[in-house]
This record gives sequence, structure tokens and C-alpha cells, in this order.
Amino acid sequence: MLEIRSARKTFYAGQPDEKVALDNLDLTLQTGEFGVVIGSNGAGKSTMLNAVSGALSLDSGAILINGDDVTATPVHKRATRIARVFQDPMLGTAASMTVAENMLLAELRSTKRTLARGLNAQRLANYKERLSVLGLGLENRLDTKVELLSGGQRQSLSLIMAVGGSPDLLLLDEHTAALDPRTADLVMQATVRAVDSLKLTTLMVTHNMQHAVDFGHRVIMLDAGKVKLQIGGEEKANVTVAKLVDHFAVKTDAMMLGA
Ligand SMILES: Nc1ncnc2c1ncn2[C@@H]1O[C@H](COP(=O)(O)OP(=O)(O)OP(=O)(O)O)[C@@H](O)[C@H]1O
Repeated sequence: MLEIRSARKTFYAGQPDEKVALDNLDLTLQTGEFGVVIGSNGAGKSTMLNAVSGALSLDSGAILINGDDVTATPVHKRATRIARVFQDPMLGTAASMTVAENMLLAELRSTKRTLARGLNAQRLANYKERLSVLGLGLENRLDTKVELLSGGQRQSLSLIMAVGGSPDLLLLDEHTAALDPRTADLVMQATVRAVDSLKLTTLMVTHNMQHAVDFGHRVIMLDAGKVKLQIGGEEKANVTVAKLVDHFAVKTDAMMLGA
């Protein structure tokens, strides 16, 4: 479970270009819930993820993970509980190493074990099983160098590597934004399979309205550092891209009228 309580973050406080990025933002994500965060540029989406991961400290407010207040916990300590996948498919994996070696690296990072026993049969079987969850055939390419994989396969590998340590929370930071539309859809399907099978509590930021409609349990719309709208349950099941875009349009009209 993730709780963000009255989170406030101001950049350049007291200066002419002061910017309130998070404005007493409140958000709760239940254990096993998949929340999809949308919002126009500058709404505060990245700032919120950075505050949750610990990359950015809040001016005030609190972040709780499974009831533990981690607000003052440094980013490297929080990393043991939080997995994060970024936009760039090149970032999360080592290109010159094989799929299996990348999986081993991720395992060692999350468990602090030594390389002593390396890629033994038990580990390889475990990696195959974990990779098969993605439905991309990566389990049959353990000896392939990662540089030979497509961007989508590579991003999906990053995802499965990130969640190997059974994190309390998965943060997806526009992780399909750098991919072509077809590949982005494939990665989203692989993401949902991984999230469902591992029952991960997930917060995903996306600019892709179709993905916000198609995936996740709840759409969370941010605006000016606050949660403007949340759509879950039955309403989420029936929401359309047009309806979501309407909500953006309302805001834009209001801004044009100087509201
Ligand atoms: N490091 C920073 N220094 C100064 N201002 C910042 C910084 N990070 C974000 N901001 C400002 O805070 C506000 C929120 O930015 P943020 O990046 O969180 O928005 P976003 O919703 O992620 O936008 P986008 O969709 O463009 O990524 C913006 O006005 C932005 O200019």
C-alpha cells in the first residue's frame, strides 16, 4: 500500500519563478492496485514519482509504504522496496551482456549475494520461469546479448529485472513513451501480465490516453500538483479516451478564460 499525505514541493521558493509542483497532494494506492497517472505537462507527475522513490525530498507531507513512514529514508534504502522502470529502454539493462547475465546482475543487486555460484542450472530455470510471464519468448533467449533485442523486449526485460526482489511498489515512469505504438502496446501487455502474476502494487505515469483507458484499476488525473480526478471501478471500465480528453479540455478552456 502506498500513501502520499499532503505532499508539498515548491521549486525556486520565494523567487519570481517560484513553482509549486506538488500542492498538498493526497493519494492512496491499495496493495495490489494498479494506478495510472495522467496529466498535462507540468502537472507534477514526475515530481510525485521522484518524491515517492526518494529521489526528491518533500518540503512537507509524508510518504508511507505498507504503513511505514519512509519520508526521511534515503533513496538507496527505499530502493530495496521500490522498483522503477524509466522511459529509456537502454537504461535498465547492460547491452553487452546476455539476458541471463542481466537477470543475474539484477538478482545480485536485490539480494546482495556474491557471484560465487554464477549462472547455475537452478538460477537459469528460475530466470526462464520469470521471463515466460512476459509472453515475449525471452525465456528462450537467455544466451542472447541484450544489444540484439528489440527496444520492446529490452524494456520488458528491464521490468522483470526491476521486480525480481518482490518490491512493495512498482513505479513505471512513462516506460513505453520512447517506443513505437505497436511495441508500446506489446510492452504494456507484458507489463500487465507481470503486474497481475506478481500481484504488484503499481503506479504508472503515461501520456498515452488509450493505455490509461485500457490498463490499470484506476485513472488518477493530476493538475497543478493535485489530484484533479480519479476514475475507478465500473466507471473506469466504461471510460473512453474521448471522455478523458474532455477532462483535459475543460482545464484548457478554463485556463484560456483566465480561471
Ligand atoms: N528540478 C526542477 N527544478 C525546477 N522546477 C522543476 C523541477 N522539476 C519540476 N519542476 C517544475 O515543477 C512542475 C511540475 O513538473 P513535473 O516534471 O513534475 O511535471 P510532469 O507532470 O511530470 O510534466 P511532464 O508531463 O512534462 O513530464 C513544472 O512546472 C516544472 O517546471
